[in-house]
Amino acid sequence: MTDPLLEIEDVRVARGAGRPMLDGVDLTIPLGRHTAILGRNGSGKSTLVKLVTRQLYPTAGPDGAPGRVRIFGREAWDVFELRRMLGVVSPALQTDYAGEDRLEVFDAVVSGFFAARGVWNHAVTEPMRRASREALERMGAGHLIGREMASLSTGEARRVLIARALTHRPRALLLDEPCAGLDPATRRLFLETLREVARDGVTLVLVTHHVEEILPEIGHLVLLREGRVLAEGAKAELLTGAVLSDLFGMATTVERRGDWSWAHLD
Ligand SMILES: Nc1ncnc2c1ncn2[C@@H]1O[C@H](COP(=O)(O)OP(=O)(O)OP(=O)(O)O)[C@@H](O)[C@H]1O
Repeated sequence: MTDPLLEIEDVRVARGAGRPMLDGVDLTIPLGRHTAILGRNGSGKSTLVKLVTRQLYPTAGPDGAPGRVRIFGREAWDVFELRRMLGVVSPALQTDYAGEDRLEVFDAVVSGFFAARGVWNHAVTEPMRRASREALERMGAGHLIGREMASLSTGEARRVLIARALTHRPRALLLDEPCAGLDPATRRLFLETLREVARDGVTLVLVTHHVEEILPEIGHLVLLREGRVLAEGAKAELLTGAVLSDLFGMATTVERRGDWSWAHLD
């Protein structure tokens, strides 16, 4: 049997004296289950992402147990090895690249093979170049080859960074607020591209606070509130006014149009 993409067992992450950023979180995401992690600002979504990217580690609780985080069945990972199996695109990554005025788009994507920011004396092979071109085309960003990263719009840079994460053909892609800063039309086009990635067999884990970004391919939701899992389960059961009112702490109604949903505050 394939190991789950992610297994989090009774995890707590705490800094300082305030409420823990995550508290007693249990969560399993099997490979192949496209999942959205939904929650308000400060609910712990980015903390969860940082646990996966190994930027944060669980903190021991009052009883001394820090909990466990397993990715593809393993607790210990070499970060570079992990990135080949699980592509991650976060706002922090995009901010890093926004200042790169000497880094050309194709080099940025190829450098994903070396977990580097650019290509210097790395041995770039023809298969790497081909994979990078294909990943850029797949994200509708082939026309950006030749441009500097710093010259790209938010939406263009997002596509390039996802292409960079896809060059290794990872089994899963973790996207933290992938639509932040996109206008409504760009967002919809971008989401349609992500739908194709999901249909190609890459497991998507989408972190968001916007119900309308939950792709039709995503059938499973994890709702985070104040550092805890409020609910987890099938999208059809959790995308209701009652559940979302509880999640957002405000009366909310859900509108469905085809396979997409919207949340409106009453
Ligand atoms: N380094 C830190 N020290 C103390 N508290 C922190 C630290 N980083 C985050 N927090 C707190 O942990 C909680 C969860 O933060 P997190 O960034 O994970 O939320 P989020 O759901 O990603 O929010 P947003 O949607 O605004 O990005 C927040 O209350 C935040 O203030």
